[in-house]
Amino acid sequence: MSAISIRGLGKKFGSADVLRDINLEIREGEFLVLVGPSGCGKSTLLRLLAGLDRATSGQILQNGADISAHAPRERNFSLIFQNYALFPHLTVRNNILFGMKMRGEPKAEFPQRLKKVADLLQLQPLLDRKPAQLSGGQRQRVAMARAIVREPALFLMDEPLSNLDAKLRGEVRDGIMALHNTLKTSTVYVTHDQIEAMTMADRIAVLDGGRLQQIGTPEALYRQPANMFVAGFIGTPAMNILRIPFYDQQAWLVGQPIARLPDYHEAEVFFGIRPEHLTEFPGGDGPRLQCRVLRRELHGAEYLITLDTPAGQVQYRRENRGAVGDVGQRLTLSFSSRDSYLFSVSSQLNLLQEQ
Ligand SMILES: Nc1ncnc2c1ncn2[C@@H]1O[C@H](COP(=O)(O)OP(=O)(O)OP(=O)(O)O)[C@@H](O)[C@H]1O
Repeated sequence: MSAISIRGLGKKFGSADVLRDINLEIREGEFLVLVGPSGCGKSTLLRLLAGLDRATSGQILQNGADISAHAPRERNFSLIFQNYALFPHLTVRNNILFGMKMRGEPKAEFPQRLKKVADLLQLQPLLDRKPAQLSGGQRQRVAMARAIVREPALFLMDEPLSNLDAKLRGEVRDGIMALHNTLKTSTVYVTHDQIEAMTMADRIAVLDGGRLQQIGTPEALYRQPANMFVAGFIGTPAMNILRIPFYDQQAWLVGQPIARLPDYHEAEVFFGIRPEHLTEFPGGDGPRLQCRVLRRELHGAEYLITLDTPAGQVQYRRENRGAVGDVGQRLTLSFSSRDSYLFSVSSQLNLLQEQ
């Protein structure tokens, strides 16, 4: 069942196409993360969903009904922004109840609904404080409480963690996930941080240049990226991409055949391998790469090693155990052909994608 259906949605600002032909289903109860680089149109899509802006083309349906022309308050969606503006002169309690009072909801329900969200977000001890007497994380919890108390059909969150320091970000993120697991309210969560997307999402929608590039589970996007953009965007450190020759219907990495593609007709192809899929311990008869260490960075449990190869530079993720190659040292890396990717030079589409 689909809670919200986005059909052929487009948005222009003047002559600039900021969103083009977006088709997306937001399923009942799912946590959908919208991810993409700065300026790709994430916030614009969220604003269209919220009703703060009107689309130039296409429709938004809620349980089959067209809500494209509905004003924000007719939609019963709750928005949570990075700048959660709390009223400084009101207590936490009154900040949470403010919207319900404004909408003239039945007063008799206030205590019970307040108790429910305050328990859920552990705000009971803070209800009589003013926002200035709270930490950043506590303020964010109050903003969440205010959004939840109206029991919306959909949460729209625009980078709610981006103003918090690293430790707090982890805490609030865990809080949002715990809340989602309790409430199961459909959520669209916008971020430019692919790690946040990978750890939080039921499904991720990747946006670039105003177009939806791919939508799927984090695992599917990591394993089967539809194109080179998604391949480079999902996964840290990013997938290594090398431009290599293509002839005799085969891709060739330093003279070694990588894969046969009967229907590809270009002279070159992009070869992709993730840093974590390279190894110094050759097991089988997979392809090899002769490398020289250019740089190494210690990340605690592992090193990220940058290497020069005859086909270009690659990065390699190496466990911090035993002797690790020094700068200038030569290494032979190998990998399994199963872990390689090939992308068309002209369309950048994944040529090995399973159907
Ligand atoms: N009101 C507007 N008028 C004109 N152009 C706009 C307007 N709002 C957004 N844009 C442009 O639309 C594009 C998409 O903006 P949007 O804010 O949706 O991107 P974003 O993916 O959310 O970026 P970020 O991650 O930096 O917040 C940008 O190029 C932006 O300059």
